[in-house]
Amino acid sequence: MAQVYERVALIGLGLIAGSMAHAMRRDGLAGEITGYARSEETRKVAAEIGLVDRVCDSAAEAVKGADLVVLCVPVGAMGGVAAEIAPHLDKGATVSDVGSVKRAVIEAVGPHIPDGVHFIPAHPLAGTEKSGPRSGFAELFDNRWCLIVPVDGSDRAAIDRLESLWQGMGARTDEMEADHHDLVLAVTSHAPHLIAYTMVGVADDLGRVTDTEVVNYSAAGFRDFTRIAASDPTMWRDVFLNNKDATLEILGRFTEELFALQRAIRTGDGDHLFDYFTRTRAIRRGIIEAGQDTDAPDFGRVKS
Ligand SMILES: NC(=O)c1ccc[n+]([C@@H]2O[C@H](COP(=O)([O-])OP(=O)(O)OC[C@H]3O[C@@H](n4cnc5c(N)ncnc54)[C@H](O)[C@@H]3O)[C@@H](O)[C@H]2O)c1
Ligand SMILES: O=C(O)C(=O)C[C@]1(C(=O)O)C=C[C@@H](O)C=C1
Repeated sequence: MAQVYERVALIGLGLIAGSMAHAMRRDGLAGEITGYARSEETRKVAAEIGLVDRVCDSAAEAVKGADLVVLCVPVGAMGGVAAEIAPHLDKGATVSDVGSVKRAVIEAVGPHIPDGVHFIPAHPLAGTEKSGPRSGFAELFDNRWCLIVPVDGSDRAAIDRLESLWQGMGARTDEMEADHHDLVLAVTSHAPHLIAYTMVGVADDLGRVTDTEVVNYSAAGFRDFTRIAASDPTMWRDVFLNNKDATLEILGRFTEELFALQRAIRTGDGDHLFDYFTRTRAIRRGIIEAGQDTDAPDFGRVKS
């Protein structure tokens, strides 16, 4: 695929920025990639491994001359970074982000974006439990969705250009309104993470089952929970603090259903359990039939 942007600046050099850098290089999507991270150690590692073409000592320097700036920092840090880079943005440039929450990011970043600069929030639905400059890889976005969340007055040509970049990096793109995005993600990502964190915490607290037993005899489902519960604490603290309403709504419903299942177990209501599990199995089958099971061995990359 041809070059989409001349100069891309990545602010924050962790899993997502690193994967973007690898994917952009794989397909020659950016002329030059600059990068900045707050931590000196991260900048040092990024420079050592050649993660981007130029690691800069300030966010201001990184965004100078960039036609695309992508904020790849924890959700709670987005507003501060936007304020820092605002005076140094070129007219006609696009500022985007990859934050897991959209309404709070739009509210924190939007007011800092100068006239003549496009602001187009985005969220790639792909990740791992790893973080930091060494954790990225080019294939992370292959065949995964990237949701584009245009704000009022977003320029169509600028949106299309950003979508081309994500498609070039292997993703499928779709557009969604910010509040709806936050509700959908509360169901599909944020509440499940909290449940995984809780289950692993319960196992850790249970005096009658030793840590060694948990490690040695963990069944596949629990092992998946531990992978998710190993995710970055800063990132996930910020997700929950910034998607409060939607997450609390979904957790409220979760608690109600959990109580109903708990009651069915206590009262021996096998029909309730059987019907419930039949319904949930259909969801899994729907995901597979829709070709969305990215863990399946034949889930190859579809080039757009
Ligand atoms: N990890 C995932 O699964 C995943 C998936 C999709 C989207 N996201 C979102 O992407 C963003 C980045 O997540 P990640 O997984 O790449 O995290 P990460 O921890 O791997 O990287 C974050 C980077 O941001 C830097 N940073 C933190 N505060 C900063 C600041 N104030 N100024 C400059 N740099 C700063 C850190 O030094 C680090 O380089 C988050 O907003 C997260 O919600 C994460
Ligand atoms: O696979 C994982 O480790 C993830 O948690 C990735 C995951 C998800 O919930 O699917 C996590 C947060 C995001 O914002 C997007 C993707």
